[in-house]
Amino acid sequence: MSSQYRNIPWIIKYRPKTLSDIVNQDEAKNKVLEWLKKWPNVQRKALLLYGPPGCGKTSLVEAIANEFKYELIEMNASDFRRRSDIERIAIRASSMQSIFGKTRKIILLDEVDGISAKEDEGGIEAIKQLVEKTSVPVIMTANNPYDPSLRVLREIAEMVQFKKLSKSDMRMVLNKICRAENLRCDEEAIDYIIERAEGDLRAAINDLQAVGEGFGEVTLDRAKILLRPRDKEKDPFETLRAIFSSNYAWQARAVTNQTQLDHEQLKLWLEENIPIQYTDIEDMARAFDMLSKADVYLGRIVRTGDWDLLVYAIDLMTAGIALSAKNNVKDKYRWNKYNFPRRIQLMSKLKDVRDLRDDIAKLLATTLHISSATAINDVIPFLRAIFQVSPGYGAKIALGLGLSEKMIEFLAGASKSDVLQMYRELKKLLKASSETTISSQSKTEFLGKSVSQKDSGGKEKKSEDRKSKTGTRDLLSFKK
Ligand SMILES: Nc1ncnc2c1ncn2[C@@H]1O[C@H](COP(=O)(O)OP(=O)(O)OP(=O)(O)O)[C@@H](O)[C@H]1O
Repeated sequence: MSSQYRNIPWIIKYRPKTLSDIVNQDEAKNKVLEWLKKWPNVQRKALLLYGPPGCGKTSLVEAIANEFKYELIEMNASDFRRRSDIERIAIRASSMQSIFGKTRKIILLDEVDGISAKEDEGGIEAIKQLVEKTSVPVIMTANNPYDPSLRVLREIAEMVQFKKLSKSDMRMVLNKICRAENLRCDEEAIDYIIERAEGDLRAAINDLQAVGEGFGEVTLDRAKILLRPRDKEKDPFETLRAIFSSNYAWQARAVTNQTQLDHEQLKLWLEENIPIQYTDIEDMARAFDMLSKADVYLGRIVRTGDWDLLVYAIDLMTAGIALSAKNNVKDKYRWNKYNFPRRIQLMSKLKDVRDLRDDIAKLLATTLHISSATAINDVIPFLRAIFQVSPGYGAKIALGLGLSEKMIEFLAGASKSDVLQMYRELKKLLKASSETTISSQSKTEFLGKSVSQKDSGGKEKKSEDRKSKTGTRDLLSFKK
């Protein structure tokens, strides 16, 4: 071994340099290449590569950048938690001059599931804005893209799945490293390392280095001494599969020590997927019975704070459900495509809607000098009626109050495209106006003169027509 490479982690030393160094993942490779070739003429300006740890997501992007001469602007979750971090990346990406003399660039945001929507100030929202405005392809990676806090990113990106690497894929890479390092490797030791890594090639390479570097050989005995069994977390899909296919109560119960889901999330995932796994109606009823009993315990925990009850809830959700398949035992082992719980999706959507309503209420409260509660109970319902019945008035009110487009959509419901179209026209006209500052009165006159408004029946009519000549109407006057 050349001395300059001593102590370099092998995951760096043997990082794939070209696409042909990436084992497996052909489908993902083709999808990413295809998308890059078409960029910017793509449906979504970002990709979200997801899959288990150490299966080649980051390596693939790096290999493409290397092979096709892209400058890679690469950042890890810990580097882009705040809005300002993302803005810095955007500035670097948009500068014409590349520090490496390469003209094409890719932004790689690694491990986006490491950012928390709540704690990290505006990180996710800033990524969304970056993707909306980007002049450079944006690629993100995540292990668990179904984390509720990543919903926004799932919506703005095309999802590309990476598969867990098979044992033979991993053996191929480890044997190659053994040859390059001139190591004599026992096949049994390699098998032991692979088994322990559970598809994570990064972990397997690290273990190989720990057992082999400096010894000239990799033996099973040393592997067993140096490498203790590892606990790995299962994603929601693996968790469900492991619970449903358990033959013994202890086996199903043990899954909860290795899952990314907490007990509340597990309950929702099971609720959504029991009908997918169990086709026999009695088996399904038994499983739901177990889940509902678990739910009773979880409810009691919330009411009494008695966490000792959690073990019962967990036993019912795991062992209880695993052993519910009695009539059609084969169902337990059938491979199914599980669904993301609709209740989680709905809950996060409802929360977004509530937040938006509260933002509107705050804005109305300051503008109209009323309380937020009055805004919610007495003003917002009227605004909704106006926006929906008379999009023209709605657009003017929106402009007068300084509502955002999201707020307009919330108030206008089914008429949102009409209101938004008129709102944008008005905004453009206002901007084009030669006056640099428009008093609220002249702004009103201006709006009255220039709006082409649709009535509630959808017909075009010149809005606010002659009435505007008086120039006295207030923007917030709702009378027709
Ligand atoms: N498909 C693969 N082909 C070749 N090498 C791989 C592959 N997957 C992983 N590796 C090896 O494992 C190391 C880690 O891989 P990589 O960083 O690409 O994983 P990842 O999927 O991005 O993981 P994480 O989600 O934890 O970031 C790489 O340095 C590389 O040596």
